[in-house]
Amino acid sequence: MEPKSIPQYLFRQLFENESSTYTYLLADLATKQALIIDPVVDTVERDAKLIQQLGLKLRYAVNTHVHADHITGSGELKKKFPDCKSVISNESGAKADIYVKDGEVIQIGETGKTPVILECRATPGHTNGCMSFVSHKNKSVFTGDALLIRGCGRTDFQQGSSDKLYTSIQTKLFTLPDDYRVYPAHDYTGQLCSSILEEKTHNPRLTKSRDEFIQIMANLKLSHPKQIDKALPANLMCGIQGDD
Ligand SMILES: N[C@@H](CCC(=O)N[C@@H](CSS)C(=O)NCC(=O)O)C(=O)O
Ligand SMILES: [Fe+2]
Repeated sequence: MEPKSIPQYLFRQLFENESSTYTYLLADLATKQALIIDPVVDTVERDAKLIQQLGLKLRYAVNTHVHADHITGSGELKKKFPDCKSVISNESGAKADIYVKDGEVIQIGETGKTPVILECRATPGHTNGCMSFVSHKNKSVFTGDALLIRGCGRTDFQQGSSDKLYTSIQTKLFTLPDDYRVYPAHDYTGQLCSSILEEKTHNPRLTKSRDEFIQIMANLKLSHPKQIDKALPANLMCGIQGDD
């Protein structure tokens, strides 16, 4: 009989309805160390309860960028889990405990015992400080608002640049292996994940030339996110608002 394999890794995709945001909880089950990507303040109670029920030790609250459409849950999670450090790109302009640069790694679990490792890949364009996080072991990439399923992040505010975004996606994401799963920060159509091959083949914006992409992005005509006026200042302070 085959020996039973003990699960080493926990992965949960969580959803926040108001801003259609995905939050991701990852944990190394040997040490119970966990990290959360793009938590939302409105769903902190739910996420904290799950982390506590599973007996996880939250080490990092990671933001892919300064979000414009919701307030990050990082600040509230830090209050509930005092060992938790907030993490964001050094280019973001936001306050955090740890700043990461392109090429650095975030690790939970013990070195030498198959820890969970995220490689940081700078993917500017939606904002200057957008960072994607690659888990090579799990063949996954968390793309924030750089690459969405059959779409991409808008580039009309927060120092957005369609030219930079095109370069980021082509050179930092589409160079990953075809079978890597793509987990974005949002989806507005009910889809959960994609793959690098699917997006290289079917993304209606990224299958175009750079010039065509720039034209498409200049003509999206999207209204501003409903929560932008409160989200931006709060997120620059790690989600902690004025009176906290
Ligand atoms: N209606 C939503 C905001 C929708 C939106 O602008 N989404 C952003 C990502 S959040 S900064 C985006 O980049 N969308 C790209 C697209 O093509 O839809 C709200 O009011 O919150
Ligand atoms: Fe965004």
